[in-house]
Amino acid sequence: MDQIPSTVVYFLLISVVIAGCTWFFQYMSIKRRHLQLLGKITKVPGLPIIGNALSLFGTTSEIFDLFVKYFFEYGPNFLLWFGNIPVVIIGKPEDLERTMQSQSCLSKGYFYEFTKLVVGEGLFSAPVHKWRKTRKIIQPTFNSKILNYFLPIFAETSGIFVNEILLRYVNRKDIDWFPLFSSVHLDTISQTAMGMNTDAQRRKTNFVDHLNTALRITFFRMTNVFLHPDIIFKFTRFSAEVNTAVKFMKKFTNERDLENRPDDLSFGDEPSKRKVFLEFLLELDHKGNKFTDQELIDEVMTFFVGGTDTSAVTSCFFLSMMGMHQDIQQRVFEEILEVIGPEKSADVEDLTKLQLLERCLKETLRIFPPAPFIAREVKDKEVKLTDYVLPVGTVLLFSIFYTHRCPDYWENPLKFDPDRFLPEVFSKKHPYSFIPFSGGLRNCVGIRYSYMNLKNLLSMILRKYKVYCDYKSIEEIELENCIVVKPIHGFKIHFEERR
Ligand code: HEM
Repeated sequence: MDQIPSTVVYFLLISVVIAGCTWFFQYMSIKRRHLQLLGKITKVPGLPIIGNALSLFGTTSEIFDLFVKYFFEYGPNFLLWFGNIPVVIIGKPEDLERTMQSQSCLSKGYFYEFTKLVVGEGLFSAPVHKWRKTRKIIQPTFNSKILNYFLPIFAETSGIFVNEILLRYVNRKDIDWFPLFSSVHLDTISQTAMGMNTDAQRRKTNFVDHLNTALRITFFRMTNVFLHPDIIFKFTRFSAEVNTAVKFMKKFTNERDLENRPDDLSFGDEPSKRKVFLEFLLELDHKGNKFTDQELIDEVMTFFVGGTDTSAVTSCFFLSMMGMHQDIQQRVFEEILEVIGPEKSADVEDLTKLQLLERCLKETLRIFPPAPFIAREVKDKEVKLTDYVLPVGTVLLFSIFYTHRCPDYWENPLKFDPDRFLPEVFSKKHPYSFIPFSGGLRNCVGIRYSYMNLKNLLSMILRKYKVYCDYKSIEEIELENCIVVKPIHGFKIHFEERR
């Protein structure tokens, strides 16, 4: 074999050295810029190299408590280091608005990679280029015309809950209500998303248990740096558990419906012709926006995961607040009787008129936001906040929980006071001081769906039952975060039938 001429070897060597130096100087200049910009933010003390990663090692309730402690010690905004990843926690409404509205902060970033095991690349975890396309298609399917079609489904699934499930357990104090509420919301979502009658309330399906396992492990992995590399995670028992849970859930959202894509779907105006999200998506598909089967499964899984537990904890916290504040419960009950009456199903207009109930729901979502922290990553361009600039590559953690409970933004924050949401009072607040559904460009698509569904279910419950809560104050309710926030010792509510 001919020898390679030495000039070529020198040339290659010099090229490698130049490329290496260029990379190193670029890296150092980014690092310098990072340190220069992030140096202005209050920093939680940590260890060299690993930063604050170790202090986040613990149970879900320990991590939650630690975060809450940090917020009140270092907030509203502060900096943590996860190894060499800078994480800026944002709780100031003005800065939440700037970041949530910024085109540079649309990426969910590093931590959401772990959720892809559960929801694939559905809207929730999709990379920005895919998200833009999908959101444009999905957003219109949550319009009021389509939501009005769903009202009979809301009434049907809520009816089963009120007339069968609650009746079965009335006066019982030993019931864990959370899975029962998850089941009613699972039934509602599976019917509105896929037209599939899961009948989870009557038949025990394991979907709710698997969903909770998947969420618990995903959150644990997010906060545990040692479990981040796939190569380590795969060899833990968590990997096997989460895989079993996801396999079950995917089977549940089975290809059955997707395989039978109808040839012709047209928007019918008759309310009697029920349609479901999947049909609306398939219809768009027919209009040239192609979804693959996998993409459709991911979107439907996203609705299940995004809508079931969030709605279940909101229902339970709302009823806890009603149980704790009997005088307010009485006023809400009177409003329901006046607007809907004792028997009939609510129509859209009725639901709009339930103003006190809606304010109580908002006050519940303020004190107990189901998603207490959500994350983003600064991409492409630096972002200017009120007091400093965030460099590209910074991970952002929006602390909805802290903002909702901070006395700087909400006077006497642990007092349940629905009048905070009277239009004349709320209009004086910064709009980003109340963001249970996130805010800005990448907020929750299910806001109107949720208010409609929850108002319907909760009005049907309170019309027939009086609810009590064994917690005497909000301070008494210790919380943990498993992606959604829950009380460590359960919801201590019980019901009595109204005569
Ligand atoms: C009380 C009920 C609910 C609450 C509090 C809630 C809250 C949220 C929050 C905070 C986010 C942002 C998550 C993040 O950025 O990491 C979100 C996103 C999302 N939610 Fe909800 N949600 C609720 C119900 C629902 C329902 C019923 C559905 C569907 C039927 C739904 C579908 C979604 C989807 C698809 C996203 C991702 C949006 C995107 O990235 O464009 N949510 N939700």
